[in-house]
Amino acid sequence: MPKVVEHLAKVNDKPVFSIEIIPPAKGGKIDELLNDIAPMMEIKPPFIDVTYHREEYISVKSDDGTTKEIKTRKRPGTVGICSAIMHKFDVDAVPHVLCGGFTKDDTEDLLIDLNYLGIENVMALRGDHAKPFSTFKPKTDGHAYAAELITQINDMNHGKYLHEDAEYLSKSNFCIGAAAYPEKHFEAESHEIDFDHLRAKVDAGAEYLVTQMFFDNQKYFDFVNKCRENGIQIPIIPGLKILSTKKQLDILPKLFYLEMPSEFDSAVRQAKDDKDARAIGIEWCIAQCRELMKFGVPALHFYTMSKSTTTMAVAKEIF
Ligand SMILES: NC(=O)C1=CN([C@@H]2O[C@H](COP(=O)(O)OP(=O)(O)OC[C@H]3O[C@@H](n4cnc5c(N)ncnc54)[C@H](O)[C@@H]3O)[C@@H](O)[C@H]2O)C=CC1
Ligand SMILES: Nc1nc(=O)c2c([nH]1)NC[C@@H]1CN(c3ccc(C(=O)N[C@@H](CCC(=O)O)C(=O)O)cc3)CN21
Repeated sequence: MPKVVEHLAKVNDKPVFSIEIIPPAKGGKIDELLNDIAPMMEIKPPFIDVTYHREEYISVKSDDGTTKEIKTRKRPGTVGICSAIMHKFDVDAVPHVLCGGFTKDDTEDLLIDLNYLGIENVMALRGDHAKPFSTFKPKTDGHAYAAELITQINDMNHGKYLHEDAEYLSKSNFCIGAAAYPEKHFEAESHEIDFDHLRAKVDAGAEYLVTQMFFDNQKYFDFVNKCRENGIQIPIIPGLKILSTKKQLDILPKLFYLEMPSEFDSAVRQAKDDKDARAIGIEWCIAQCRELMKFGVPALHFYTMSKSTTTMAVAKEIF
């Protein structure tokens, strides 16, 4: 299976179209998911990221009226979905591998499964905090940061497992992606400190980066220039979200700690309804893509939430 970096290396005049999908809510049908994303296959994404959703802790009422805490995973199925899209669409699946909710042994088991499935691309992420908590907490004997996770994956690529280290152990062959923040990760005390942690991920073996979504291209341009000036030369893929409702104007900055450009903010606020807001969001993203292409980005990566319509409205204008 080709590596993401091999797809990116082949880019000459037009960037790669890549997408990120989320598993259906628990109990959802695989055929519905495949039908939902099928229209985007027209643009032939060479790889598709499949997010991993960590466990959450909720209280449920028992019959006797008492409540108890249960652990549940609202969107399970990442590995199965990877296998399904590989076979259905002949596309490379890039599963997200998280620190959150995993011990190092859990991670090793997952990597072995992915390896046996012939999956050779992973996106190594710390992951968000588990609901209802407000801060990220690693599992006991789990990784606290993505750089540690990347080291474990890179070790397995060199035949080094957690408890065994012998010649006969097969080497995995994962191409490792990692996350990056043009507008700084909200927990980092400063851009400089965040940048040091980013460098640690690259030094640990990350071969390409995917950015947090942004709506102001200048944030991305400044970030890439800073990376190049500081010796980070690996591909940096811009992550794009197409705004599709008025409420997202306030939710997205709050959720992902990003700034909405004032011109975009006022245009969406004046939209008469979500349909209008969506049209503005599509136009804004098309303009972003055109400017990013001129800058020479290797790919345009869309956070689709497994919905095709808005992504296709942009992709048809761009690819
Ligand atoms: N494509 C995607 O799905 C993307 C997902 N994300 C999300 O962003 C969040 C963070 O993910 P990652 O960047 O992988 O996490 P990370 O572990 O690289 O960084 C998380 C935070 O911890 C800090 N940090 C890193 N190493 C540290 C250390 N050794 N000591 C102290 N602080 C350290 C970083 O500066 C950052 O503020 C996750 O929730 C992830 O899901 C972000 C961008 C893209
Ligand atoms: N910290 C963080 N966690 C993530 O899971 C994550 C990132 N960053 N950045 C990259 C992608 C983008 N992700 C997402 C997740 C949700 C929406 C989203 O639009 N959700 C709702 C709006 C918010 C809400 O109502 O909860 C939607 O309208 O679909 C978009 C991108 C997931 N990924």
